[in-house]
Amino acid sequence: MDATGPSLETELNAQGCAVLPELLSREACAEARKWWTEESLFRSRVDMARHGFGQGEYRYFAYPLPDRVAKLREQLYPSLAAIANRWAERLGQDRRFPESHAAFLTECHAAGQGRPTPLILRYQAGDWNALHQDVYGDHVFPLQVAVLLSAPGRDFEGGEFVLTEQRPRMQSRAEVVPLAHGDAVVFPVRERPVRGSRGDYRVQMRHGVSRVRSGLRFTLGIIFHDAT
Ligand SMILES: O=C(O)CCC(=O)C(=O)O
Ligand SMILES: [Fe+2]
Repeated sequence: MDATGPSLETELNAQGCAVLPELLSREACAEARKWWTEESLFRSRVDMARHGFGQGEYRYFAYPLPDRVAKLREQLYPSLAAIANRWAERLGQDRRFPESHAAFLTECHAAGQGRPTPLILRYQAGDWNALHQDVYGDHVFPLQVAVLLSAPGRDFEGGEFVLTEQRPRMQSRAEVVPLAHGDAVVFPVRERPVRGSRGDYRVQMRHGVSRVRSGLRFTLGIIFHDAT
């Protein structure tokens, strides 16, 4: 968990994202992939094509979350909250995020956002994830994490994690984030500050996954705000 220490903010690249190498071991990834078929772990399933979200399926965990997921959410949160608070300050927002994830969840739940958002996504050959933002209510924690549970080149081909950035009055820019088995990507949910000649301005971010050309690709998504 060292990669999430105080240096994380300096590791965010020009697109506001960072890779946490091998956040989960091979064994932990294998265990997480097996969750997919344990129906009692999930509160809902989404057929992405039916909603125009791309093609593939994802499943939101129910509370109580599997221990590993709950711990990841709790342990990743504090260093991300420090970044989130600096971003809010730079964007001139009054919002400040508490130090612990439990305290942030209390705020979400009091505002009617009580449904858990961590999820597992599964992509088969031909599947993809349209560019989107994971916003589920007024309370939005500005950073999220996705862990690649499958091995690129062995379990699947294609299926690259893509981030796009929309600067005011400019065309969108895309970045592909290369991930190895067990790596996690930390990325902005909706917007982030960028330094310009006249101070900070706001850029809109979206993320998605390019078409999986063959095989099977699983990801674990850790979103820190809960849903209405
Ligand atoms: O499958 C991926 O890499 C992206 C998953 C995603 O959209 C998310 O975790 O919010
Ligand atoms: Fe997402």
